[in-house]
Amino acid sequence: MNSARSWIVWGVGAIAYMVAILHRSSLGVAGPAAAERFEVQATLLSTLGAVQVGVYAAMQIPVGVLVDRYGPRVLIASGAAVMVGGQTMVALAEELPLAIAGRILLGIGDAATFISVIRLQSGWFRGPIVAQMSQWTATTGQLGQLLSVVPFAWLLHQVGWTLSFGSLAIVGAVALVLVLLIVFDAPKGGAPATGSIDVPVGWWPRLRSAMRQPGTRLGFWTHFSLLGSTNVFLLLWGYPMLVEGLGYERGQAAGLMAIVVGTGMVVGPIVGIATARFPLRRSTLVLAIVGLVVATWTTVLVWPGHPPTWLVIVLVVVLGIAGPGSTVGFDFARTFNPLRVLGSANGVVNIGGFMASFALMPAIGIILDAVHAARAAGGEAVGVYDWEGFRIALASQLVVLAIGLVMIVRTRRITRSRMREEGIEVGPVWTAIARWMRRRGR
Ligand SMILES: NCCCC[C@H](N)C(=O)NCC(=O)O
Repeated sequence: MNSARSWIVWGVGAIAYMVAILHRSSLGVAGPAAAERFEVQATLLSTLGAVQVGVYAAMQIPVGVLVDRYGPRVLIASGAAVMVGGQTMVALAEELPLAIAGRILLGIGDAATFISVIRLQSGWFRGPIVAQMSQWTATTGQLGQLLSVVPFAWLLHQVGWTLSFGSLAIVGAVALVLVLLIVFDAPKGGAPATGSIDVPVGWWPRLRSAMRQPGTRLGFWTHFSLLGSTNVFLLLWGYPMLVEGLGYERGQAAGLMAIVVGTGMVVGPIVGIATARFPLRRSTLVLAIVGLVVATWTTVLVWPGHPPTWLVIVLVVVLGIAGPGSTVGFDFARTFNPLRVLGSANGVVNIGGFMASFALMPAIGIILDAVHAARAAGGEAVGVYDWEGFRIALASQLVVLAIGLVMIVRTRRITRSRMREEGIEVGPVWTAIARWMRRRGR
């Protein structure tokens, strides 16, 4: 446990996740190229992004249950193999249906990766470091996002669709080989935390036990509230919003998207340390970040005319902070569930953000097309990706954020009352701050 080998095994798992994110986010910078290649409008283009995210969300329960049954190695390797197939199909697709089929496979493979790597951590690490590992995994994975925003976007521009997406398939195959060679569920002689240990307990009781736990539901709503906006921005609508809605150069837009990722990579470890140090204040941190996202999007959307660049930078920084905020959801799952149902609990949490993204991605496309059609009918000569269209379409995120906020407050109340029954009283945050200051003053 916590040995050099633990770090190597985890590192390869994290690389597999990084490559999964590279596959996932490649479409985000290829939006205009996809629209041109498949000759589709905003609504259909959003289908291409949403399909993968929807499949990802739908696969979380089965994958969570399978991780508890077969362990992370099998799931990470199978996921990587399925993604190689999916990306090859996308690379070769001349028509939308084949590209959609490829994105479905990418969604299935991707779905198996993150929660398996999170589960892998508990096989190789013990002690306080475990509380921070999910943030380290998420942070490493974000490199995949950076790779898609900078080198992949460049490659796509240079060599075109087939060769650039084909290269991603080759990168995926390399990751698969690494996983097969290096990733194992736990050190020899370590506790068999998956598989045979709970054969007598079926998948349904395991899943039900995870879902009944209010801490799992708090994790779900945390993930739901904080991942949706960041995913929608990074995976599909951020690039067209910046380039076509606000008139930034492609390179500038890539830079702004890289700020989202870079911020997440800096803030992730800080959030990890904070949640490990103050576990009883995790939900307060989550609520503060949700408030920040709501306030920032509202300001951007009501700003008269185009929002100024400083405000766009604030937006991308806040979206970067929201990513690590969503990862706190897995820490709720970890601390409120026994190890034998952790895969299922993580699966439940991970549905949240992807369900929100799945709802928002097509909703934004549909609203953009509807606004454009209405304005064209009124005689205005504007493009689909005009800022005024985006202003209305992106406001749909506020509905999702409002639902998330209400549900976090509700599930936190239930979780805390359950903790009170177990003798753990969580007082208001200001009393804790006052106590902490008194102690420091002494
Ligand atoms: N772009 C922000 C990503 C943050 C990681 C996130 N908390 C998460 O849930 N990741 C799951 C995944 O599969 O990426």
